[in-house]
Amino acid sequence: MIDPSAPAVRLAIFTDFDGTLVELAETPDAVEMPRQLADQLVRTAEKLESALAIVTGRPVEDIDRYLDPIRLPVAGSHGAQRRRADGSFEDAGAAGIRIASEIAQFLEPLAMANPDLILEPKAGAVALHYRQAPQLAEDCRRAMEEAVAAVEGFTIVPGKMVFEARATGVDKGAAVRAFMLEEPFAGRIPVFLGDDTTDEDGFRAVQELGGVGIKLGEGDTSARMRIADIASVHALLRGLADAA
Ligand SMILES: O=P(O)(O)OC[C@H]1O[C@H](O[C@H]2O[C@H](CO)[C@@H](O)[C@H](O)[C@H]2O)[C@H](O)[C@@H](O)[C@@H]1O
Repeated sequence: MIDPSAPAVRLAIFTDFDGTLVELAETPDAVEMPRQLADQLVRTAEKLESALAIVTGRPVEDIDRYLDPIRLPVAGSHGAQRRRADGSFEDAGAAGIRIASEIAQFLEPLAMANPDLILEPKAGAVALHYRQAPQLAEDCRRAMEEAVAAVEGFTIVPGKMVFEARATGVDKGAAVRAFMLEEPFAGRIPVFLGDDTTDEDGFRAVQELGGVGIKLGEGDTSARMRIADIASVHALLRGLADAA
């Protein structure tokens, strides 16, 4: 029997951005952010006493641009940057920024020679997109491997029609763990929503902390739960706000 006097479960929500909150687009800049989604995120965050963070491969400034003027806690560049709930900011560090920029320089000739490739330098990470030139996937992988081999302490992360490089040990799981040590996340049950291989670190982290990972769509995953599509993610965010 449900005990109506039992304390409510207090959740902390961590969500990926591309492919989870918003539909994928042909290029990183072509993503559409519906106004009602931004409003819903604010409402859910308010109901959860601000325990809602975006954990993404994008730089923090991209998320701010899409959500403007809303400023949520965000882990960006796969966790290389982090804005806490109190607004304070941890950047990628001088070494991470320098090495990511060296990798981007190494990849530049390939991107220049193939205008359908998109080179996306970020603070502490680099992405080389081949969505518009899938036939160049292998060339991108090889170039990224060479670039990463030429520097110290960076790892390749394959994503959706993209190869990315980020500092070894910097990942979405580490970002979630850092948030969970701080207010307003500490002491809550963490939930991580994501669709991609880079979200697996987030799923594992929340599950080790007693929470649950929720994988959007098909594919192998360590997440204990699945959700069908982006519309269902939006419905879940609405439902969480209503229930809180
Ligand atoms: O961790 P996420 O929030 O899922 O971000 C992962 C990467 O997303 C972006 O690239 C992806 O989305 C683009 C727009 O839909 C798409 O064109 C591209 O093919 C996808 O790989 C972003 O550009 C990257 O920086 C993120 O790391």
